[in-house]
Amino acid sequence: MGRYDLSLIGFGGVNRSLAELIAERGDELKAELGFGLRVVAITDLRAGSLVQADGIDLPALLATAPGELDFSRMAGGSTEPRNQQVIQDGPGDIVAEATFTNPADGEPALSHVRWALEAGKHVCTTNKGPVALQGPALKDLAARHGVSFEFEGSVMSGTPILRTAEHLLTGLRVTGVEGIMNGTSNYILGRLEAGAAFPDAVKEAQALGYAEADPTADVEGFDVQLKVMILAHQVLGANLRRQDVACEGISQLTPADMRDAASRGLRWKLVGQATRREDGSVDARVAPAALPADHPLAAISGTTNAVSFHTDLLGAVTVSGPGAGRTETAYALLSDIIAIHHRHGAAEAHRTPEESFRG
Ligand SMILES: NC(=O)C1=CN([C@@H]2O[C@H](COP(=O)(O)OP(=O)(O)OC[C@H]3O[C@@H](n4cnc5c(N)ncnc54)[C@H](OP(=O)(O)O)[C@@H]3O)[C@@H](O)[C@H]2O)C=CC1
Ligand SMILES: N[C@@H](CC=O)C(=O)O
Repeated sequence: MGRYDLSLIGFGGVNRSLAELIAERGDELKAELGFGLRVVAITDLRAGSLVQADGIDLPALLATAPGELDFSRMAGGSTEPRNQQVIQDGPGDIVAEATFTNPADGEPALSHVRWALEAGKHVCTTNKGPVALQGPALKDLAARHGVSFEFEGSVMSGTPILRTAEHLLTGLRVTGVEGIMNGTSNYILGRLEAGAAFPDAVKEAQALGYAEADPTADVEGFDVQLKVMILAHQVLGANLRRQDVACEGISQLTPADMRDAASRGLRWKLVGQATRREDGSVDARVAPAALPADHPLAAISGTTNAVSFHTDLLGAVTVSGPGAGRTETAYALLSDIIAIHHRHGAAEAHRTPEESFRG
């Protein structure tokens, strides 16, 4: 029975939920998947760094409330988030990157991913910045170092939209993709429909763990812009820059707009889309749209997201599921680890607890 040792970079909602999942279901997962999971390093801006090559005692660590964690008080701990050192020289063989998404240049996550791949470590990430802005280059880097770069959670959280596109639409010509790709904005629109004030709805989404560290990215459409870039590359083979994706968010919409739309049988949704034009180029945009009740995306409510692939032989194929949430997104990381195992196999998992991966 093999095992993977994980380094968690950023210990906010998502990576903490991954640690909870491993602590609560580790044995069950081991029996089902055929390999164990151990967390050997964690870094976080506020908590610092913690490296324990024999495995961190997760139940003990998780007993401390998120805001009160201080790794410097623990064996193998320090006050600073020593990301580069932990990623490059630490004992982990898979790096789970879940720091904040930076839509401007992808940093510091982009460097975290590069350091890991260059050090011959697999990466799984829910961070949209590196994937949208440098995805093809990072995939090449991973291939050159014989490791995997997995990012299922970068679009639609734990809902397997990217693996559906990669594995289940083969043989079809996909001409475009459109969908509701941001849980926070869809949640806010629902709350506006119920009469809530915009700032209150944003605060609720933050408290529930759906919103970005800076929710401007959610409400102004930048988060969907990144997701459209990711899908356009995965599905249409297009390498779009942010400026190629016209972007308008939902911040101007009010409860009165919702009531007015409802009176006409419409619902406001934030829709992202990428469509191949006749000349082969791709038209991509993010904008609010008042959709008629019979539109496949009109009934998608709360943090549920949905993406429709437009295909030649099947018409529209629509996948819906959670688009945000700590646990849901932690599952995306687990699904990435499973994909790494399938690709690289038992040869890369520790064969016994005593045998070191790189030893
Ligand atoms: N939550 C969700 O529903 C989803 C999230 N994602 C993506 O997953 C990632 C993580 O999300 P989530 O856990 O919700 O976000 P959080 O803000 O809860 O967690 C991010 C953590 O990373 C820490 N951090 C920031 N910068 C650094 C750094 N340089 N070194 C070490 N740690 C750092 C933050 O510390 P501090 O708080 O002190 O800044 C925080 O603890 C984001 O990129 C997000 O876009 C993707 C899909 C869904
Ligand atoms: N803030 C994002 C999180 C997932 O990507 C969202 O609300 O969809």
